[in-house]
Amino acid sequence: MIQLDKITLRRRDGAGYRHVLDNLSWSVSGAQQVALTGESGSGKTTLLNILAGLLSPDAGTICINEQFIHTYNATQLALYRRTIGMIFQHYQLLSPLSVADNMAFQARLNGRAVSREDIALMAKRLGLGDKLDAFPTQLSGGEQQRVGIARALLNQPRILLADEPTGNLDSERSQEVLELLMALCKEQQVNLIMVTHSRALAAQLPRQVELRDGRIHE
Ligand SMILES: Nc1ncnc2c1ncn2[C@@H]1O[C@H](COP(=O)(O)OP(=O)(O)OP(=O)(O)O)[C@@H](O)[C@H]1O
Repeated sequence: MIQLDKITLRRRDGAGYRHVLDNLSWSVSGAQQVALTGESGSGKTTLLNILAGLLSPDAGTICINEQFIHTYNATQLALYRRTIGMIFQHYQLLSPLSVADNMAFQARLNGRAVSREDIALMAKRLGLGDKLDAFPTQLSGGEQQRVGIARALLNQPRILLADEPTGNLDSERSQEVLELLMALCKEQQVNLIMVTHSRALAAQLPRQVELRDGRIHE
């Protein structure tokens, strides 16, 4: 469950300040899948960063799965971040590591044991069963993004924040990636918040919201 109450965040804009998020309140129930849309610069990435505990708002309260993260110190935030998965437009895979090691990277960083079987099972589910020993540069964009999904999900997050996860892919690959992402999040009861510029993709998620004038509009 995500509960944001009266979140305000200002950014410097020329000589003054601009409210990127302006008294924003929003709630998302557990395991819901939500598409977050909005014009360029409307604050979508900013909002994801706040949910990820990477950015503190100027005002407002943030309650995520019963944790009031706006009250957390740096150590508590670091622990909180381990429960969050993130997927990016530019996959951010580590090129010297194999696909298998990239997949396990986040979970291992967080001290979670990931067996070869866990990795193989996830790879198979994502159609990457024969790519485990390959390196990121040997993969297509869609395959690299699927490795990014595996990396996030093997860490068993409660919430998955996806920032334009299909932004680099053609429409066929985008559709494939979205279907896998939604199916896996449903199976694992993961809360999915996905930023997208594509109306066609957004329409496939059970809930769509728009960030406009610093607030969420249903
Ligand atoms: N580090 C920063 N310092 C100052 N202003 C920033 C910073 N990061 C973002 N901004 C500003 O905050 C606003 C919101 O940016 P954000 O990246 O959240 O928008 P967005 O909706 O994700 O945009 P896009 O769809 O283009 O990715 C923009 O006006 C941006 O210029």
